[in-house]
Amino acid sequence: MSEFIPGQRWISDGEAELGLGTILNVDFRSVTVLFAASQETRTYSARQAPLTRVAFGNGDRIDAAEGWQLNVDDTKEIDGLIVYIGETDSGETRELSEAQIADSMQFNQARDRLLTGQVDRNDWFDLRFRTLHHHHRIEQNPALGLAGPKIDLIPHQLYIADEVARRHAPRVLLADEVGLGKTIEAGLILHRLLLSGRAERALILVPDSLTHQWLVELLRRFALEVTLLDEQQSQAHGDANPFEAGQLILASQQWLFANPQRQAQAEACAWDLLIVDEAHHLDWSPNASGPGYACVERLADIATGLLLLTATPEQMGIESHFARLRLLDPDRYHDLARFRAEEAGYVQVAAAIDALERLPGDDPAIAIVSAVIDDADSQALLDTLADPESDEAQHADARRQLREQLLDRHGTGRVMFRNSRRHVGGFPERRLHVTRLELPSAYRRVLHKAEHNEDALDELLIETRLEHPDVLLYLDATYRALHDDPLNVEPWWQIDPRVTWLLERLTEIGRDKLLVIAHDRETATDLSEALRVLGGLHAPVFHEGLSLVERDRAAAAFADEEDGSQVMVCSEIGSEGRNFQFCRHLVMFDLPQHPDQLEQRIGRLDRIGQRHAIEIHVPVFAGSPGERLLRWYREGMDAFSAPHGVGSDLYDVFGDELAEALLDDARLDEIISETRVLFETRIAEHDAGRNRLLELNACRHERADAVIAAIRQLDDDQALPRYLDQALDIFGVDSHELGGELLHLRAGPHMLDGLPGLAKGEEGFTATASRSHALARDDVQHLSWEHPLIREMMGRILDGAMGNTALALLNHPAIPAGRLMAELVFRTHCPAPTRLHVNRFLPPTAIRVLLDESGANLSAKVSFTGLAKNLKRVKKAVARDLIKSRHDQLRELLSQGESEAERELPTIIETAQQRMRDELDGELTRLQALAEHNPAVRDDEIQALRDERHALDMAIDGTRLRLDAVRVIVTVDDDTRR
Ligand SMILES: Nc1ncnc2c1ncn2[C@@H]1O[C@H](COP(=O)(O)OP(=O)(O)OP(=O)(O)O)[C@@H](O)[C@H]1O
Repeated sequence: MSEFIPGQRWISDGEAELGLGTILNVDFRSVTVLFAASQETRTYSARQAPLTRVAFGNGDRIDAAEGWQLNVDDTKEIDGLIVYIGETDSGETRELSEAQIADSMQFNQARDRLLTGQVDRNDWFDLRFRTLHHHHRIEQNPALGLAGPKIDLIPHQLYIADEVARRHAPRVLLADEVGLGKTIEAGLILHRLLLSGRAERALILVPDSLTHQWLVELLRRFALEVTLLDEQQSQAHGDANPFEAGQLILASQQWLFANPQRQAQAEACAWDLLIVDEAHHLDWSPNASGPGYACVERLADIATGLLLLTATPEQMGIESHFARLRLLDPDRYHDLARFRAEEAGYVQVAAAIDALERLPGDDPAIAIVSAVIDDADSQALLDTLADPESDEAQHADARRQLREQLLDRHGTGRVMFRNSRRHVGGFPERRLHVTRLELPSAYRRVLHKAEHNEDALDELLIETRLEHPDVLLYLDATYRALHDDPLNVEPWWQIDPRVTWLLERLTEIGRDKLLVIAHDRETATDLSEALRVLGGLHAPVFHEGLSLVERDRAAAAFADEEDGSQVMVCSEIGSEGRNFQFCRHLVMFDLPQHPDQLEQRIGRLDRIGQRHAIEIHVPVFAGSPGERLLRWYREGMDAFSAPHGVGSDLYDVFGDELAEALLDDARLDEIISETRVLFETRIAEHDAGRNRLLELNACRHERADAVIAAIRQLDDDQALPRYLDQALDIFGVDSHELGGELLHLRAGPHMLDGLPGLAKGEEGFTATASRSHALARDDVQHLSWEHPLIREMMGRILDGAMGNTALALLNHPAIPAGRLMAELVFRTHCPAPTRLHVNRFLPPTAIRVLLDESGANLSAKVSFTGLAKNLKRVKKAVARDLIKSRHDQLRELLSQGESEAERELPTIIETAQQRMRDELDGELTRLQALAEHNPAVRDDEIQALRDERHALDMAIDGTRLRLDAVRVIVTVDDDTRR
C-alpha cells in the first residue's frame, strides 16, 4: 500500500478522464481525492485505492498552476511531496512542488500516460501504428483528393482537376462544352483543396434552379456537406453573419444578386474559393455592369481562388467573355484589342505543334516551329528533334517537351479549359426530326398583319408589348397577348396543332421519356395543362418562376423510373444546367434565337451518362418565321448535329439581320449563304488556332493517365479493407456484408460518438470499396481512404491519445521470463500552416525502435507484424502493476529510444527537402519560362510559389521527433497464467 499525503498528485486508474487529482484527506480507512479540473471528489478505500502516483522525471515538462512551464532536471522530496527542479522557458531555474502543478495538465503524451499507468488495449496500439503507416502513404499519393469521389475516371476531368488544384490560388474558367462535367471538375478541385488543407472555406453561387442539384452532387459524389443559404435561413441567424454558418456555403445567384445587404455580409467573410456556375449570365457590357457581375467582381477580389463555369462563354458576346476573363485576372485581361490580336497568333502556334509530328526530316516544319519559339531551351529541344543523329527515344522526348512548352508558353490554357465532344469522343449521335404543321388561322392572321408593312408590325409590338422578333417566333405568346381580340377566345392550346402533334409523339415513343422545352414560361405552364386536359397526362412543369422545392419535386417526378411522369415541360432558362440524360427524346416546342441556347437545350440530354442516340423533335409551322429560323440553324451552321463553338460569332454578325429577314425568304436565303460561308471560315480558323490550342490544352493525356493510374492503385489497395475491419471493430461500428461487395455499416451499442453518417439507433449506410458498384447505385457510398468516416477515425487516432500506450506479454523460447522490452514509435512533427500542405513532402513519419532490457536495438531484426502476432493480452490492472514496478528501467529505455530515433531524423528531413525542392523548383522554372511568353501567368503566382518554397524549407528544417506511442513487452514462460 502506498502512503498518501495531502497535496500529493495522483491519477484515477479507472477514470483517467477526471484529470490530475490532489489528495485532500487521508485516514486509516479512506483517502479523498479532489479532481479540480473536472470538479469531482472521490473517496476510496485507502488499502485498495485504484490510483497511480504522478511522478515526473528528468526531461519532462510540467505546467505550473501559475501558468508557466518547467523542464525538469532534478527532484527532491520534502514532507512526502515531490519538488521538481528545472528550468523555465525563459531559462530561469525554479522549483515546483507537486501541489502547485496545474490541475488542467493533460496526460495525453505517450510517455506521461505510460508512467502514470494508463495503458490502452493492445489492438488499439496496433491500429495506431497502422494508421500512421497508411496516413503517411496516402498523404503523399499524387491522387490525393481525387480518389475518393464517386465518379467515373474520365481523363479530361481528372487532368483539369489535377492541373488546377495544384496551383497556388487557382483562378480559371471551366468552359467544357455542355454536359461534359464542369460541375464534377469543380467538385474535384474543391475536394482536393479541402483534403490537402489548401482551402477551408468556399462559396458556391449557382442559378436558383441548380441549388438542389449541386447540393446533391456534392453530397453523393464528393461526400461534402454544404450549407444551403437562402433568405429564410439567413434570417434565422438574426444579427450574426449567415455566411459564417458553415465552411462551405451554397447560395442562389438570384437571391444574392438581388440583395445588397446579404452581399455585404458575404463580402465580409474570407473565402479560399469562389465558384460561380453558369457564369455567362453575369451581365456585363462596355457601358455598365449588372448587379450580378458587380457582386461577383467584388467577391472575386476577396476570394483567393475562383472557378467560373460556363459551357457557352461567348454567349453574351466576346466583350462579355473578356469581362469574365478579367474577373480571373484583372492585370492580364485589361486590353480587349490586345486580347484579340493574341488570339490571331494562335494559328501559328497550332501549326507549329502540328509540325512537330513531321520532324525530323521535314525542313519546312523546322521553319514553322522556329517562327514561333524564341527561347534557348525550346531551341535546344528543336535542335535535338531536327537532328537525324538523335535516336528515336530522344526524338520522342524532345517532341513531347516541345509540345508542352508551346502549349504552355503561347496558349490560353492556363486560364481557360475547354473540352469538346469532338476530342473527348464516345458521345451519342443526334438525330433531328422535323414536322411541318399547318399554321392555324389565328396565327396566320397575326403574321398576315405583320407582313403587311412595317407600321403594322410596330402596331403589333405596341399592342402585344412583346419584343421583336419574339412576336413573330412565339406565336402562341402573341396570341395570348392579343386576348382582347374577339376571335381569340379559346385558349391557344386548343387551336395550336403542335399540342395534338405532341400527344401523338408521346403515344408513338411508348414508355420512353420525353422532355419538352419551350421558350416562354407561360407556354410551358399552359402546355402542361393542355396535356392534362387533352391527353389525361401528368406533365410536371419546370420554370424559373417556381420555388426550389416545386422545381425539385417536378424533376423528381420526371426522373422516377418506375412511377415517374413520361413527359416534362420546361422553359428555356428554367432547365439550364439540369441533368436529364436518363431521357433521350427532346421536343423543341419552338426554337431559341441564340445558337448557344439551342446547344444548352440539347445539352440537357446529351451529357455524360447518356446511353442512347438523341432524338430531337421539332414541329414548325410551314412558311412561318419559326421555319425560317430553323433553316438558318440547319443550313447556316448544322446546329443540330454537334456543338461547333462558333454560334456566338455567327449570332453577333447575323442576329439582327436575321430578325429582319424572318418574313422575307429572299433575304433569308442570302443570310443563310453568308452565314454558311462565315461558319466554314470560323470553323477553319478556330480549328487552326484557338480551338485547336484549347483542345490540345484541355487534356494532356500523359498526365491524365498518370493520375488515373494513381487512383486505380488506391482503388485496388488491399490494405484498405483490412484496415477498415480493424478500425470499425475498435470504434464500435457494426458492419454486415450484404454480398456483391457491399457493406452495411451502423452504429454498434458501444460506438464512440460523433462518427460521420452514423448515430446510435439510426439506420447507418451502405458502402463499397468498389468504384463500379458504388457508381451503379445512388444510395451506396464509395469507401476509400478519403471517405469521411475513415478520415475521421484516422484523424481521431492521430490527433488523440488512443492506443498510444500498451503492455503485452511475449512467450519466446529463447528469452527467459521476466525480461522487459520497449517498442517505441516516434513520429515526425513539422509545425507549419495547413495551407502549405507540408504533408505532401513530409507527412507524419513513424520511426519504430524496439529495445530489449539491456538497451540493444532489435528493430531491424524483429518486424512490427512479426512481433505483434506473438503477443498476448494482459489485464489492465496487471499491466499497471508491471509498469509501476519497472518505472526506472522504462525511463531509461525511453531516453535511449529517443537517441536511436534521432539518428534517423536527418535522413528523413533531407529526403523530404529534396522531394520538395525537385517539385517546386521544377514548377518555378516552368512558371518563369511561361511568364516570359504567356502573360496569363501572374507575377503574384510566381512570388507565391517562391514564398511557399521558402516557407516549406524552413518548416521541414524545423521537424522534430515526438514519442507517439509505446508498448511495453514482458516475457513470460509457457505456463505463466495471467
Ligand atoms: N466522371 C463522372 N462520373 C459520373 N458521372 C459524371 C461524371 N462526369 C459527369 N457526370 C454526370 O454527367 C452529367 C453532366 O455533368 P455536369 O453537370 O458536371 O456537366 P456540366 O458540364 O456542368 O453541364 P452544363 O454545361 O449543362 O452545366 C451530370 O449528371 C454528372 O453527374
